[in-house]
Amino acid sequence: MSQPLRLGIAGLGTVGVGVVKIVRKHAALLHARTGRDVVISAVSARSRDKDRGVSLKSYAWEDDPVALATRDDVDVFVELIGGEDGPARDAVAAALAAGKDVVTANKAMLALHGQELALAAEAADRTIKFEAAVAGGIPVIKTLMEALAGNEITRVMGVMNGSCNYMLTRMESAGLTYDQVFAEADGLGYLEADPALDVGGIDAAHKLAILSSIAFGTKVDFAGIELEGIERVSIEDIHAAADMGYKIKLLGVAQITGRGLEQRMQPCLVPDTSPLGQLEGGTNMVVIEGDSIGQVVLRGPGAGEGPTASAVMSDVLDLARGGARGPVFGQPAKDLRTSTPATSQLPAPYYLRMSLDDKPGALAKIAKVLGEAGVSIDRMRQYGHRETVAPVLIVTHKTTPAALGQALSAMAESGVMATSPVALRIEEV
Ligand SMILES: NC(=O)C1=CN([C@@H]2O[C@H](COP(=O)(O)OP(=O)(O)OC[C@H]3O[C@@H](n4cnc5c(N)ncnc54)[C@H](OP(=O)(O)O)[C@@H]3O)[C@@H](O)[C@H]2O)C=CC1
Ligand SMILES: N[C@@H](CCO)C(=O)O
Repeated sequence: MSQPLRLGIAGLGTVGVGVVKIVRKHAALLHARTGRDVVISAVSARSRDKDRGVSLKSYAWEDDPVALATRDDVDVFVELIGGEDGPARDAVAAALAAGKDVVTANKAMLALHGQELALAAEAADRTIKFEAAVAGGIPVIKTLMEALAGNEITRVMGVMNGSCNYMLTRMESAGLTYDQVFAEADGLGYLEADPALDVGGIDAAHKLAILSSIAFGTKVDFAGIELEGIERVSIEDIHAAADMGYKIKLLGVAQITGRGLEQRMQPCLVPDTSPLGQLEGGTNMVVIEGDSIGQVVLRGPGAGEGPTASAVMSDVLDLARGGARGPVFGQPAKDLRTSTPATSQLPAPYYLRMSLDDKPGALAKIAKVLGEAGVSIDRMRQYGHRETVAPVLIVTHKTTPAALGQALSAMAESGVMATSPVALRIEEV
């Protein structure tokens, strides 16, 4: 009879407790699917006495996750503490050095230290598996690494932070301001302890950096991401974008261009009829494009106890079945290329919202400024005047960020702008 696969779980919060519950509830199913028992030997968290709603009595307890990671009765170290450094990283490094495989949901750690940890894992002939780290319950890592392995990946994009998508869709459906929705999301416990991780786009950018590495065979390069959060998205822009047939999403896009690896995480407009445009609430969506497959759209829960634990268990089961100890990012870490970061110079259409002084020739001046910068207008709408100000929306034809920047600078000098214009990229999806 096969030996059981013995887990050591560090971190018993939302995800850790979810994993314990699945191991307990589905013991027979897990055995049937892997041919061996999957058991928990030991656990670790900060507070031993906390009621976590699940019995932990039958597991050994370690205060120190490093001690847990190196126990003789642990085959797989499951890291569910979080944080890019500190106990999570120390314990993962210790587990690998002690010859254990690692399963983690920690996107921050992988985005910042993935290359170094992958090298350590592969030198020790072990692996790190991380299905839960990107888009929670959506099986995007396995899809990229396994199901689409025969494709040259041309673009990966998606909405990968549920809290931001909740906030943006809630602003639109309830007509609330950014500040009102932020307070609501915070009150509901939807935001990370440091909300900047969510609204600043950092959490989503961690996920994009991991996907890029797998998709393009490059070292994880979080620093190379052009990053902007949702803080400056206003209810006025949400309404105006809707009027022009778009939704605003915190969209991550990664693609190889002639200038290098372009990675962006920023608020973008997408057509409201597209799958990304129709994504509501806290749900995530990842779109993968490959030369043979065309486009694949994955949609599902990006967070929460059950969905995230489900993804962690898929990695545990791979290890229980054996033979799943491939390179961490799909290619040996020593062979991953160092990418040249490319800023988004590829032409794209843009949305411009501006308030013009309501005087003769104001609109003509703006049209002239755009024309002189080589920016062509696709659609335009002027709304009823508000006192002495005329609200104007413009959708441009494809233009480069450089040409748009030139036009925006000239607008600032035009003497007809009542307020600074808002410019947002429109992503073709
Ligand atoms: N929550 C989610 O929906 C998702 C989470 N993730 C990732 O999963 C990981 C875990 O997230 P989540 O469960 O939400 O986090 P929680 O904050 O709910 O839980 C963290 C756990 O780590 C424990 N912990 C903290 N510091 C230490 C330490 N020094 N030693 C031992 N244990 C420690 C805490 O102990 P105590 O309980 O005693 O305080 C707690 O049990 C993170 O990397 C997160 O980014 C990924 C996708 C979705
Ligand atoms: N704060 C994250 C949790 C899952 O990574 C989100 O809202 O998507």
